[in-house]
Amino acid sequence: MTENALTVGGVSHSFGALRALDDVSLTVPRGRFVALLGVNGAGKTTLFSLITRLYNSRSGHIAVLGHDLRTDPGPALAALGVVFQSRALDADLTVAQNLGYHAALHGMARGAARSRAREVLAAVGLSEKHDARVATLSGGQTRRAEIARALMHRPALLLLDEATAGLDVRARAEVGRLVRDLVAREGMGVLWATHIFEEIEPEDRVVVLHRGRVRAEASAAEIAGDKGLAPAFLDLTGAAGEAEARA
Ligand SMILES: Nc1ncnc2c1ncn2[C@@H]1O[C@H](COP(=O)(O)OP(=O)(O)OP(=O)(O)O)[C@@H](O)[C@H]1O
Repeated sequence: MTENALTVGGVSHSFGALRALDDVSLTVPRGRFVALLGVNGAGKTTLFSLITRLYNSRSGHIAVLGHDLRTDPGPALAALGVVFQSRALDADLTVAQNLGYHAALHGMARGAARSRAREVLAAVGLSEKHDARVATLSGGQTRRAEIARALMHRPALLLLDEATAGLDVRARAEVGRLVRDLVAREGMGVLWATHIFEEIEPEDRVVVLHRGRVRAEASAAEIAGDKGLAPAFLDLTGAAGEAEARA
């Protein structure tokens, strides 16, 4: 079986005259946390929309766990878990009901879904919120519930698009730590889109995306060199990046 949870090769995407992605290639190995680092408008969400097939990629190829999205979409999408920027849970239902609904969409049997729900809620530290209505959760708890939902069907690849948006510094650090623990425990590949340098650890693999192009793909420590990640990022992305960066 392939070692890569995700392979993106030569993918481009345009909105009219705007080239949002230009010949993008990257990989997310299984069991690795990969940060997709880019300022607003870099193309992160567009890339996620192609990987989840919200948009169709007309050039290049995308494979999840070796399954090509175009020719083998069923197994590719089944191996994918997603936490989008926008809220995905039904606030009027309980956490367990939300997880059960997601499991049903993925064809999981009810008994298996119930025990998996307890497992993933324990993994994200939300066991006591099993029967709580989502509307009663804090922002950080809601994010953790969304991550639990995305994990229900045991994805090999987890995509998180600015998963810490709207969270305070402490909750942000907690969510980051949680996802790294899950990588170690469940062995999935993670692609974590962010524009916040502080969310990146030296051992993380980092893909720097700017104006739709990959500017670097290496460990954070390698990219940072002696100068630190933020200055190295500004060198790679130029003055335009400096004006937009919101570290
Ligand atoms: N549906 C769309 N129609 C037209 N242009 C779009 C559309 N979606 C994105 N774009 C443009 O494509 C480029 C990439 O946008 P994208 O949302 O992928 O960036 P991003 O890195 O996710 O930014 P952010 O951090 O703000 O979410 C931007 O210039 C954006 O204005």
